[in-house]
Amino acid sequence: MSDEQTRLAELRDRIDSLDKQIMDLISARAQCAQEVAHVKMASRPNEDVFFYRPEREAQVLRRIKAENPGPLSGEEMARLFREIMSACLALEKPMHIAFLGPEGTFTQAAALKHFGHSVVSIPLPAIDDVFREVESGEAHYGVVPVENSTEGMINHTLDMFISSSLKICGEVQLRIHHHLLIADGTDKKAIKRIYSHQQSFAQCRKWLDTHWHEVERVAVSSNAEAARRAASEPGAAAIAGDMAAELYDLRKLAATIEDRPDNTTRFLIIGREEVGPSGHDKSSILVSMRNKPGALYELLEPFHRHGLSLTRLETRPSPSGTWAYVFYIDFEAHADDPQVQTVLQEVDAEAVELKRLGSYPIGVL
Ligand SMILES: O=C(O)C(=O)C[C@]1(C(=O)O)C=C[C@@H](O)C=C1
Repeated sequence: MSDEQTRLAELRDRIDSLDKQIMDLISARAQCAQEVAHVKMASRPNEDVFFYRPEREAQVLRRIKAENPGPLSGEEMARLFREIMSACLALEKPMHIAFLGPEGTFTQAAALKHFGHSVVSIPLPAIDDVFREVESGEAHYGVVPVENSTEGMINHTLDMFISSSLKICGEVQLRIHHHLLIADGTDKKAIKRIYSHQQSFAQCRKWLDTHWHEVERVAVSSNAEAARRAASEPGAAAIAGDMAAELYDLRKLAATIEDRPDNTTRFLIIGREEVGPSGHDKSSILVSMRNKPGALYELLEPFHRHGLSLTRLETRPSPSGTWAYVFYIDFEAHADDPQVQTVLQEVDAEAVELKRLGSYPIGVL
């Protein structure tokens, strides 16, 4: 054996022995999670048991990132633990996660980033369907897009909260990279039509105007649907992401074509229960105020006075005559925080209606 071969054999022996230790430790961790499930069930025999604990998961992932010794990055290490926890949770109870489908959408990528891969994922055709599936108990949680850094709010999601009883249990952000995709047999010069979701067209507008201004753009219901068409229709291309490209076996004619390199979409996790404090949380509320001078000032002033940081303020038209304006507000704090309770009491006193949409951990991954 050469020196190199001897050294490689030694290192590989060490890796084998470390793998065995990692496997034993992961198994011990999984047994602990099973015991946690028994404790949860014993303490709530006749009630809904909430196996998934978003606040605990956020704490675990934050600790992993903070204590990670390297050389792997904190993000990479947290991703590995994300999958370990996902598998442990599936032992306790397999989670059914509804998302805005079909298979291959960015929402599915966001769902897997947030929950890990050990979940049963349920693709649904519309945002309303995701809400309904969770409300009816068919799915434990749902994932819907709420905001894109280039294109702004997804108003349909915001409006759903006006009538829904669901709570926001979490958030996850995803960097969105779009590609121009074609089937293997498609010739670049033969492209007559580009399919995509209208949001994706908007996120790649400048690039398309520069490179493909003469080609017809056809908006369809999702990027995954665009990819499906590009895979089967001669002369068609699609703008979609990696998951859709893989699913439909398409090749990238041009990669990362979004106009803004920081193009990011924020998704919400919706569920039926409230989430406890994780130590680094956000809360969302919907407020309707009377249409009078100074209404917005009155609404925001208590947040300022109590030092609560607002991260979002959106105005939506009222669905009925009784609500003149509906404000959707995100702020950094948990509803259990006594200061938040004071602020919300003050807001409630001035508002026509105040709806608490939930407190949840600020996205970790
Ligand atoms: O701590 C719990 O409540 C657990 O169920 C354990 C565990 C984990 O694997 O760490 C698993 C699922 C929960 O979502 C949170 C954490």
